[in-house]
Amino acid sequence: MLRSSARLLRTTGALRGPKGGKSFSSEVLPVDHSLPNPSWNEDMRLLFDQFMKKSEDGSWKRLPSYKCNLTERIEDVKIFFPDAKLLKEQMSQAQLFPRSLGEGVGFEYVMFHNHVEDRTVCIFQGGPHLQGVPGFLHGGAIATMIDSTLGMCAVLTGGIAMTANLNINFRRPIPLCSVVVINCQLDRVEGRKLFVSCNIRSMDEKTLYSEATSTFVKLDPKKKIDIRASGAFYTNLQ
Ligand SMILES: CCCCCC/C=C\CCCCCCCC(=O)SCCNC(=O)CCNC(=O)[C@H](O)C(C)(C)COP(=O)(O)OP(=O)(O)OC[C@H]1O[C@@H](n2cnc3c(N)ncnc32)[C@H](O)[C@@H]1OP(=O)(O)O
Repeated sequence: MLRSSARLLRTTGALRGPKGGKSFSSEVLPVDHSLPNPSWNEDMRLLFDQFMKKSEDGSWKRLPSYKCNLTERIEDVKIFFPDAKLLKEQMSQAQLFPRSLGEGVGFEYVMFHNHVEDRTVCIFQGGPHLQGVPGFLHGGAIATMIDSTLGMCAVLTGGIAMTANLNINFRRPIPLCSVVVINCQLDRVEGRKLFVSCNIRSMDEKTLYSEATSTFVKLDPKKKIDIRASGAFYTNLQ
């Protein structure tokens, strides 16, 4: 468990440079987007400081976050790809979707993970370019952050996995530019299936905005993802 978490911290860029393996000192440092920036409002900073305080005893860990593309994670996922070289070429422009919008206008967030409790918390400020109904966040933007936080929770506790199923109940609309807290936990593991759930609440915890449950399936190392096909597929190739 701890080993897979350490590996993911490495894959998310915490322990190695953007080309993998090289030390940060020999090249330009990648920007860690889960640290405060001028677009973060007072609420976001307050919650960030609270969780950083909770992290002092080591129970919670802030998860660094980069706009990295898949080539940076290649060491950890290449066993699933029959042609890792082709993957590297095709994915050279790839960026993590929630980090692909400009600072402050899209997804501003920071995640913290608790290895003992198998929980992940995301502090999320949804910017003006995520509008759906006027004044409120788009449901797809909410689903993106739910999937991302549940995904981190599943992967950090279980290893490389993908979302197989995601059920969301949108209970209240989330005001644009407000700060909400996504609380995720691993509920149970059955074979390769990781059952995770979460809720989204307001900062004061009084408003329940959304609830979700999801099944992640750990990838089967016997199956390979073939990106040569026009629609990539994942099957027994060997
Ligand atoms: C290459 C991955 C890199 C990951 C790097 C991670 C790094 C950082 C994490 C960041 C967080 C990101 C979060 C975002 C996550 C996503 O959005 S992923 C994108 C959306 N998901 C997909 O595109 C997945 C598409 N589906 C598949 O590829 C496959 O169906 C599968 C991989 C989900 C499962 O395929 P397979 O391994 O062949 O499983 P099976 O053998 O068929 O089944 C195994 C068990 O799982 C059960 N199951 C399968 N599908 C579902 C489902 N949809 N719902 C519920 N359960 C399902 C199936 O019944 C089997 O159960 P039993 O063992 O029989 O009990």
